[in-house]
Amino acid sequence: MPYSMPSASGLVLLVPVSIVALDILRRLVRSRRERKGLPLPPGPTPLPLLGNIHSGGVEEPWSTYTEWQAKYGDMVYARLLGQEYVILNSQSDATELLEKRSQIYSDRPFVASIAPYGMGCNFAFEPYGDHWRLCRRIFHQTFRADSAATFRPLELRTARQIIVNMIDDPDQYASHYLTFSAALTLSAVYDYEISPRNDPMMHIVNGFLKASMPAATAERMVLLGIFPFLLHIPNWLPGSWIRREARASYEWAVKMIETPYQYAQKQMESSQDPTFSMVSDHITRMKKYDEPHRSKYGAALKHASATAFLASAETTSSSLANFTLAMVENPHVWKRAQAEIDSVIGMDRLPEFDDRPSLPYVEAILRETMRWQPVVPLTLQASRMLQRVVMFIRVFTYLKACLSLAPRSTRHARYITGAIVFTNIWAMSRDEARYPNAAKFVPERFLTAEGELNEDDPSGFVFGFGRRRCPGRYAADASLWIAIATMLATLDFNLAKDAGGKDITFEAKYIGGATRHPATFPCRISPRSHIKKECVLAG
Ligand code: HEM
Repeated sequence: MPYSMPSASGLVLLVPVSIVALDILRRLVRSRRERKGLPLPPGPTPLPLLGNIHSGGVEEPWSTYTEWQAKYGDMVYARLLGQEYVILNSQSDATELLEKRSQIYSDRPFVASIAPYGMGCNFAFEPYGDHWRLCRRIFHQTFRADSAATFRPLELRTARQIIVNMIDDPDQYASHYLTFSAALTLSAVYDYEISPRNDPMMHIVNGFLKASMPAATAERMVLLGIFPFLLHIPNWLPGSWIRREARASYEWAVKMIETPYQYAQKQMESSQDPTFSMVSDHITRMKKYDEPHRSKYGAALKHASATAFLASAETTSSSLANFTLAMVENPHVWKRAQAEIDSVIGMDRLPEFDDRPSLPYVEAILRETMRWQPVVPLTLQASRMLQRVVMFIRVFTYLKACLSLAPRSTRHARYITGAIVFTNIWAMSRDEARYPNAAKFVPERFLTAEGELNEDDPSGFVFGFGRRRCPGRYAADASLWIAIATMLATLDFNLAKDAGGKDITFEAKYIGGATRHPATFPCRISPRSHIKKECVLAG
C-alpha cells in the first residue's frame, strides 16, 4: 500500500488517541513495576512468625506509626503474629479507603477482651451487621444534626453549672468535666437529672469505667486472644484472677445498662406527658412493632443508650481537660479570647449559642483543642467481606485504581482487604506541612490575616471516617463549644503556686486507653473579677 500523508482531520484524531495510548502504556508499565517491586505498602521488616512485635511502642502506638510515616510513607504495612495491619497516616488516604470504599471497611476486628468484660454493650466495638445497624439508626435519630440541636438549652444550663462547681472546688476540675458530660448524656438519653455530689447513677458508671479499664489494654487483648481458657480457670486454681476481674466488670456493665433504662421506663409510666429522651422516644416507636422485632429493638435500644454514655463520657471530659491544659500553658490565648468575648457580647451576660458566629477566636480555640491532642488518636476497622468477595474486590479495586486518579499510595488497597486498618488520627494532627509547629497550641492557625475563620476544620479527621464515623459529633461539637465559651467568659487559668508563692511548673503526662487524656496537673482556676457565682446560673 503506498505511503500517504495523514489528512488534517486524521491528525486531529491521531494526537488525542496517541496521548491516551501513551498514558495507558505508562500506567501499565508503572503498575507492573509496582506489582513486581512493591507488592505491599512499605513498612518495618517483620521477624519470622512474630512479625513486627518488636518494632512498635505499646504505650502510644500512634506515635510509633507517625515515626513510621516519616520513614515509609503515608500508608504503612505491618504484621503482628499472623495478623496483617495497614496504617493510614494521611487524611486523603483515609478518605479514599474508608469513605469511598466504606462498603468494605466498616467492620470492627474481633477483640478477645471486649465481651468478657461487658464492653459488648458498646456498639462502637460491634461487628458490622443487623444489630450494629439498628443501634446506629436509633442513635442517629436522636443525635443527628437537627435532633442534637434540641439539646442546646440542656447544654447551656449544664455548662453554667460546671462554672459553679469550678468556683466551689477548682482542684476537682477533672471530676467536674466528667460530671458535665455524664449529666448531658444521662439527661438526653434517660431523662435523668444528676445530683451534683454522690449521685448513685454516677457511682455505677464510674464503677464500670474503672472495672472495664483493663479490657482496653494491649496486654489483656493479647493474653485473652492467645489463651481464651484463662476465662474458665476455677477460683481455687492459680491464674483465676483474670476471670474474676472480667466477671466483676461484666456485673458492673449489667447494672450500667439496666439501672438507668429502668429509671427511664418508670418515668414514662408515672407521667402523662413524659419529657423527651432517647429512651422514651424509642420505647414509644417500638410499640408499633410485633415480636420478634420488638425484642431486637429493645436490646438495640439498651445498647445504643449505654454506648451514648460510654462514647461521650471520656471523649468530652478529656477534650475539656486538654483545653484547660492548653489555657494554663498559654495564658495569652485565654486573655485574647476574653477580650473578644467582652468586646462582642459585653460583660453583663454569658455566651449563648447565637453568639457562636461572632466569636471566631473562641471557635479557633475549639478547633485547636481538637487538633492539638486528639482524644481518639487511633481507630481500627476491618474488612467485612467474605473471602470470595474479597478476591473480587481486590481485582476490581486494582483495576479501578490503575485507571483512576486515586492517590498513589491507596492503590495498595487491593492487597489489604483482609487486614485490620488503623487510622492514625494522631499523624493527621501532626502533619507539619498543614500545621507548622504542630506540637504547639496555636489557635491562630485557623484564622485568616483578617481574623476570620479559614477553611481548615480538624473535625474532618478527629471524628473518624466512613460508616463508623462518630455519630455523636454534632452533640460533641455543641457541648464543647458552649463549655469552652462559658469557661473563657468566666474563669482565669493560671499555674498553681507553692507555699512560697512561686509558680509550680510541670511537664504534662498523658494517659492512654480507649481515649487519651492528660493526667491531673496542678493549676489555679479562679473566677474573673466581675463574675459572681450566684449570677452564673442566671446567665
Ligand atoms: C471530643 C468528642 C469526640 C470525639 C473526638 C469522638 C471521636 C470518635 C471517633 C474517632 C470514633 C471512631 C470512628 C471510626 O471508627 O472511624 C467515634 C465513634 C463513636 N462515637 Fe465519638 N467522639 C466524640 C464524642 C462523642 C459523643 C459526645 C458521642 C455520643 C453522644 C459519641 C458517640 C460515638 C459512637 C456511638 C461511636 C461508635 C460509632 C460506630 O462504631 O458505629 N462520640 N468517636
